Amino acid sequence: MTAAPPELDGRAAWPAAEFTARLRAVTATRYHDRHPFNQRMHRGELTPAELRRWIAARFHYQRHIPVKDALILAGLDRPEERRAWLRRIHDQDGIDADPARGGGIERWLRLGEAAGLAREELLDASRVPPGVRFAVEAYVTFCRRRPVLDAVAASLTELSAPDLMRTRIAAFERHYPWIDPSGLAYFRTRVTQGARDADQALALVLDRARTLEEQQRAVAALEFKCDVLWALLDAVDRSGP
Ligand SMILES: O=C(O)c1cc(C(=O)O)c2c(n1)C(=O)C(=O)c1cc(C(=O)O)[nH]c1-2
Repeated sequence: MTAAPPELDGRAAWPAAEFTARLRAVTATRYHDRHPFNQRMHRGELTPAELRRWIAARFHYQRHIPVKDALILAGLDRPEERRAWLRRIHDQDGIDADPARGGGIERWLRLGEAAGLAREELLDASRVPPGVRFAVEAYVTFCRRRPVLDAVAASLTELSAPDLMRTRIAAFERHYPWIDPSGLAYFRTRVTQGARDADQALALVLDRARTLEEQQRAVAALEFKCDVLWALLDAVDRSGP
């Protein structure tokens, strides 16, 4: 008798609680808050040049988030899911053309200005290290090519983002007073937006990942995303004095 192929061997999907715990375990152990560069940021050890390099690199990530969210949007076939996901693009790009009410991208440009970076320097991407470009490109391409379940699961790093935002705000206020506090508006907004986005994405993943194979793919997608964020910080860490 030949053994049944793995997908037919009757292995049951994990119960929702176990699946959720496995997803949370990925960010608990592999999220970029543990990266040495991030740890140095929190301890107040970054030079102004390093902090500016990080801001420029992260702007490159940030400006691609609405692009990958548009790719996810195209894969969602239910109106209520599209409506909810569309809000992410509004959050980043702003809901109208009024710069005073700009979205996350505008707030990130203001963070750059508060840290002494001209917005042109962020917009022309001249300060972005090659490794950062590769990491961001990898994330966008993943969301373009993979099933929508994988792309949504990859966004679940945001399960850990609100805690990181709180720590980061405190660290900036304490250790980097040369950055005007008004520049921290981006992070303040993300505490609530990130929590809402993570809840919404988790519900979607729990709903769509019905088989063990789908659940394992979701966990792998989240691991991949942690690698993207880690590689991004590696590149920032190693790309200059
Ligand atoms: O500053 C951060 O550490 C951080 C991390 C992440 C993340 O976990 O990918 C996001 C953000 N910020 C963020 O601001 C953001 O809008 C965002 C969207 C996404 C995503 O994958 O959909 N991640 C993140």
